[in-house]
Amino acid sequence: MTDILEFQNVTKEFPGVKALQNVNFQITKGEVHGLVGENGAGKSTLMKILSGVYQPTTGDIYLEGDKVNFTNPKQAQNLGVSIIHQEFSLIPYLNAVDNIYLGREIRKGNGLLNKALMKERTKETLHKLNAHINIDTPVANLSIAEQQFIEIAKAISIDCKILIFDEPTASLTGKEVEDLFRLIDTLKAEGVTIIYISHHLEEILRMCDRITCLRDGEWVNSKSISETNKDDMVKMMVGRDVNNNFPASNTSIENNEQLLAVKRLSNDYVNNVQFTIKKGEILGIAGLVGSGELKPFEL
Ligand SMILES: Nc1ncnc2c1ncn2[C@@H]1O[C@H](COP(=O)(O)OP(=O)(O)OP(=O)(O)O)[C@@H](O)[C@H]1O
Repeated sequence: MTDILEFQNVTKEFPGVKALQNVNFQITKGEVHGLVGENGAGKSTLMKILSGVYQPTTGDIYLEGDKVNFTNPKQAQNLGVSIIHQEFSLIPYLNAVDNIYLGREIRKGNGLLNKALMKERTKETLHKLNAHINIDTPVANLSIAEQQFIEIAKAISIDCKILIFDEPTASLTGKEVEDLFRLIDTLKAEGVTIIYISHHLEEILRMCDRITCLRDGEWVNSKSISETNKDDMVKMMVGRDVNNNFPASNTSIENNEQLLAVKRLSNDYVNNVQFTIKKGEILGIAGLVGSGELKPFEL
């Protein structure tokens, strides 16, 4: 087992905020490494440093034993480190091929674009990922999951050694999540090292070989998945035992007074929305990105 990556005393300060403080840990070559921590723990900041979006205030990163200091994402990509952000970087009106080769187009000897070769290579990459996607249509016409696959295809077509996923399942349906997990297995089998950020601890337990927990910008622990479980991870994340993730609802509220009733509400975003809220209730509103879940409150 050799380490592909090492963080040494990585600290990142933003004006008034110490986002990371002396973070030290290693990532083993070929593993799926989960990064967990509460909101604001520093996970995204650390991954943005690794992928060249930010530079550390102090501290070092070693990639395959060599100290690296990425000053932009392109440098990181050229050395094999790519990140799939929650917000994709695809150009909506370009198709998969044009997106994947944007800024690094393949040209023929006469300088003209070698569209046929780029198309062929895109097909090969998507085939390797077992993704059946229409590569001729603008990506805006594709589902979120298909767009995510194109982001991944883009990353691995630049010879990716480390691929970082930041909350990859946030906008996916159950079936799409399964497709993504299969794809991650394929990437792992190809020897790609994966860093996986998620708040869904079931996903971490299912997909990861090892985990690292951050809390308030500091490293808490790194351990093998067989040495941890959900309660243990929550304890590391919050720094104490949490016996009640979801306390029983307050059944002592006898007054069932209805505070708000929304009936047959429609506008440009929502259609025939109905709900009521009683005094003392917590109302959960669920849905995929774009379901319009925030819109009723904007009215
Ligand atoms: N560009 C920035 N400017 C100032 N403060 C920032 C910036 N980016 C992050 N922070 C702060 O750094 C700390 C760590 O944030 P970060 O986004 O890395 O946490 P996280 O663990 O990824 O959280 P989440 O799970 O919510 O994404 C937070 O206090 C955050 O407010």
